[in-house]
Amino acid sequence: MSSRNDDASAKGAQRLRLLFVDDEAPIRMVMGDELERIGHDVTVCEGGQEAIDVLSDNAFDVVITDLKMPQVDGWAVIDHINKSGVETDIIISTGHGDFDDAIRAIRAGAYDFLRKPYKIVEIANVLNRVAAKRSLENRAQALETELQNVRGKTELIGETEGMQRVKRLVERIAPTDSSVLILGETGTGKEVVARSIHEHSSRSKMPFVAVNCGALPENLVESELFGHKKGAFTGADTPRKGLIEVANGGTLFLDELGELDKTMQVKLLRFLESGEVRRVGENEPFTVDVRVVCATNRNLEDMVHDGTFREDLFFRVNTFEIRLPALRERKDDIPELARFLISRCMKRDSIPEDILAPKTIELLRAHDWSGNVRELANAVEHAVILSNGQTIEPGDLPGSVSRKSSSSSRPFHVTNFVQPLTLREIEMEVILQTLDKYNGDKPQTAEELGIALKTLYNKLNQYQSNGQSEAA
Ligand SMILES: Nc1ncnc2c1ncn2[C@@H]1O[C@H](COP(=O)(O)OP(=O)(O)OP(=O)(O)O)[C@@H](O)[C@H]1O
Repeated sequence: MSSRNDDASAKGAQRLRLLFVDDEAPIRMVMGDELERIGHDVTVCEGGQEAIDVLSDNAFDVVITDLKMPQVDGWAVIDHINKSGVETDIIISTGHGDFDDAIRAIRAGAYDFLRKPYKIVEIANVLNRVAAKRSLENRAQALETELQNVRGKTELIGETEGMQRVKRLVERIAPTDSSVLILGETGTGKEVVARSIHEHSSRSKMPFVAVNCGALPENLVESELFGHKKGAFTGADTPRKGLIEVANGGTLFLDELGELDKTMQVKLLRFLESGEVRRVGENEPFTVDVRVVCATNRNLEDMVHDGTFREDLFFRVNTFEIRLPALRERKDDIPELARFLISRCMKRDSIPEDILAPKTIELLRAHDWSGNVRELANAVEHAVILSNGQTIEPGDLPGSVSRKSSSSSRPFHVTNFVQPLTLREIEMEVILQTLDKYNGDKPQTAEELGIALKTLYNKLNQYQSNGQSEAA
């Protein structure tokens, strides 16, 4: 084995750690030099056994191996890499006419193959593709980590009987590939449950894609979900993958399913039954492997009776049904939930025992929480900012919580609040109080407020994500 390093030719992220394996000395010599010249770190081995030994102690981005070698051949190297589970891409080199071997190697997990005699430009092209793929994988991992930091770990908090039942169901349903329908009022944690199902399933390393059907612009729903080809409609300047395709291998969470119109219901049903996706403007469908979890706060059975929701789709999406209790039905969970939300907001693993004053807990328990856990999360975020990380006193809570009487019975007054509110907080107060008045019914709330239902969904989503990033 010989190892070569040439820092002068380093190309940053494009530089790969390569293991080159070939039993022919002239090829080893030329390729060792050439691969190094194009900017990679190269280690050269003359046979399969030597390569396996080197791989046991060193990490490589790519192994380029000849297949036919005396004693231990390239197949044994591929086998070793697959079994050891290292993240090394394999490129094999084959002789002329060994096309079947190339196919077999690709099936065994090789990234690509090169046919001897190959030109350095061919190998450079393959390596550039590997480098681009690796950099994308790194970016995806970095984004995932960043997202986890912003969103926090998915934890389903609650020990009351209702929540224990939900957790048991999640554990039982998660490993299956069945569709799940999650029901519950707004803010009860339907998305948290969907994420837990995904994280407890064998798809957990693949994407979890959440789509709020209520917030999608009507004319773009199909292209958002199924993608489109370039030029499919005005504004489609580039081809685009749909969210179903993005979720391939993972889980698609369709929130507010009841908001899909009848045309989209048909298209969704077709996809659920065939597993096939056809981008807008394209003729040929293709197959994807996606588990679908849906949620709604509407009564889909009533909608089926009214004729606004397809019965066949209803049966297709609710193989399993999980009903989430409203927060007011599980008030014993409030102290623990509040503590969890405070630590999430303060980005701390542990928080002082007395972070909530006894009077504050009393007020939290007394409130009606029409916006459920989302409303609680926002209330504690508000309180954490005002209390400056010290014990949260009743005066730190938003006025709608610290005032004892039911907010739905009184009109909204800015002067009811202990602290001055921002315009966004005032808007949210009005929305929450109106939701309260209509027991969480969003269509009625939107009507009373004189805004489109989609605008209401968008404002609630914005409220949640702003709250979290502000707190961060
Ligand atoms: N059991 C729970 N444990 C921890 N956090 C929770 C729980 N339930 C809800 N949350 C938090 O409450 C907020 C709202 O939850 P989520 O978005 O899942 O509600 P939802 O039912 O999907 O709402 P909507 O119907 O409006 O889409 C999020 O910040 C979430 O992290």
